[in-house]
Amino acid sequence: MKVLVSDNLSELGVQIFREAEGIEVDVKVGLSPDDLKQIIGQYHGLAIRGATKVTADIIAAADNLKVVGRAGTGLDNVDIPAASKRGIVVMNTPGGNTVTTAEHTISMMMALARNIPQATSSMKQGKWEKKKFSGTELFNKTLGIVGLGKIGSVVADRTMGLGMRVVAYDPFLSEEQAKQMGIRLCTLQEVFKEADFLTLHVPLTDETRNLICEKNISIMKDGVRIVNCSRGPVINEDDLAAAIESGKVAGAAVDVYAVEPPGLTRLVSNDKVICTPHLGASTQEAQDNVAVAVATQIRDYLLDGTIRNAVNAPAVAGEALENLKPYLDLARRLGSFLGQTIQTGIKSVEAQYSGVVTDMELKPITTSFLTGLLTPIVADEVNQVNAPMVAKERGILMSETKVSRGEDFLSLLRFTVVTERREHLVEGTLFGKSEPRMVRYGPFRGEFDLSGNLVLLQGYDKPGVIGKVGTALGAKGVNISHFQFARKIPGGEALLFLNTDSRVEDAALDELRSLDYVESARRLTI
Ligand SMILES: NC(=O)C1=CN([C@@H]2O[C@H](COP(=O)(O)OP(=O)(O)OC[C@H]3O[C@@H](n4cnc5c(N)ncnc54)[C@H](O)[C@@H]3O)[C@@H](O)[C@H]2O)C=CC1
Ligand SMILES: O=C(O)CCC(=O)C(=O)O
Repeated sequence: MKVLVSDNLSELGVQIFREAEGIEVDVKVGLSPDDLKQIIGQYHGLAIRGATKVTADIIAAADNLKVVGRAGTGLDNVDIPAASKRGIVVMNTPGGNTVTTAEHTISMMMALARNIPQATSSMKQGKWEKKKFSGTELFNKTLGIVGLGKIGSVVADRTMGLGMRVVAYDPFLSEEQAKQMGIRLCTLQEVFKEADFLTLHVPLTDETRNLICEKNISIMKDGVRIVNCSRGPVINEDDLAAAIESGKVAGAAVDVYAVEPPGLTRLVSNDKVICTPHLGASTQEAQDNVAVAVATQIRDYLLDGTIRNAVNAPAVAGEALENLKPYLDLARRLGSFLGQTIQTGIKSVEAQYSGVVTDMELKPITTSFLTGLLTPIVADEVNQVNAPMVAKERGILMSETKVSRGEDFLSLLRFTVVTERREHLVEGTLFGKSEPRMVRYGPFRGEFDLSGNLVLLQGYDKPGVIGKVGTALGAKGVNISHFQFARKIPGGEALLFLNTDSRVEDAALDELRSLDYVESARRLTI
């Protein structure tokens, strides 16, 4: 597996790739989009920060790419829909730079309140301008926070310690969660009206783009001070510059810009605006945190398929993931079994779960079944990221239910796939903690081991058939490691399920098909 690190990543992260057996890493920082497009086809993993733009164009050229990992939070530099369509997992590292960015925000707010950058610059010109740079206290002032997520809530916590009154707007947060932080949730309008200082901690979305615009500024307090350490386009820079020039806004502290680097824009040039070059996450601690996290996540996904902090795949972490893994494996095997046996278009897939598995997150299990089911059917790679999308594109109706069934198994997974011709049903369970077994295929019940080379024979329960099958395979040098015989009624329809040590070649299959009472013989590999 080859990984490209295309932005400045702390050495601790690069080291994780270097030490991983099975991973080769290249560090190439500052590539132009054309250069990146030329080479991206060789790589399975891409580790970035904010500078690399992973556009649809780059993704179209990324023939082997499986994962893009952002050492940081914001993913507005990655075309996530384009990546998802190609089954590329997109991950970030939430939390790794939260405290650092919150501290930067507070530093910016304090520097803004006390004109520290302007005073520093004046002194370096040999001046002593005490009156000009007189400031304002934070104590007893109202801080309006838009976006009370990880960074917003650390800012809230620290600023309450400074004696500020905090009001916040976050439509995705419950009153209860805000109350636990000791914060009053308000409408956006109320936050704009009440804030002496306003700080933004939202992701860049259609709703947050241009949030700070002429219209919204007009309802703010005269003399409000605005801090932006989120994303540049959340502010309309010209509208803010105009509001500072008119005196409506007393000043702004800006870390992020509509275009980076911004050059000497109207906003950056304004004396009442203090600015930093997207330094919010730039501390040694934060960079080590996010680099180690992203490298570990990319390594684990490439080497054993573990998905953590993905924004376009069901994410399960820690202990929950460990418990879920055997079920993901079981579901994938059941899907793969059916995907190799059905031969007409699929109309619908129904997933039913019973027993202890229902306490777990079921969506990833259903997706894992789909991955197994669709892989033998569609040409492109299908995985946890794009399987639901591929199913939707093919018009497959999906349903997932929990049922209570008085079965003999601790957990039971039942998948029913309806095709144009008929219904296919499989059930599976775990023996012990992690041994996957199919326990039902259509009307046939048994203990079927879905691994390695398999042969599925359907026919009739007649004396001598098993012996003839063994003899025919033995004559071709094929060793049977395990077999299961299942029938509906004595002498009736029967299923012979064989695990073999080696692949059964076409000639041997033809011979099996020619035996009396054998109706069909199919080779599968799982
Ligand atoms: N300047 C820098 O170096 C850094 C900037 N950032 C930026 O800060 C942003 C926030 O980061 P985190 O707090 O870690 O993310 P987060 O996901 O924990 O928090 C974002 C919050 O915004 C809320 N939100 C979403 N849409 C909203 C809307 N329309 N109005 C109000 N609230 C809304 C969400 O509910 C969530 O609570 C990131 O998206 C990133 O763009 C993050 C790290 C460093
Ligand atoms: O990588 C950086 O320096 C910026 C971090 C950032 O903006 C983010 O994590 O969203």
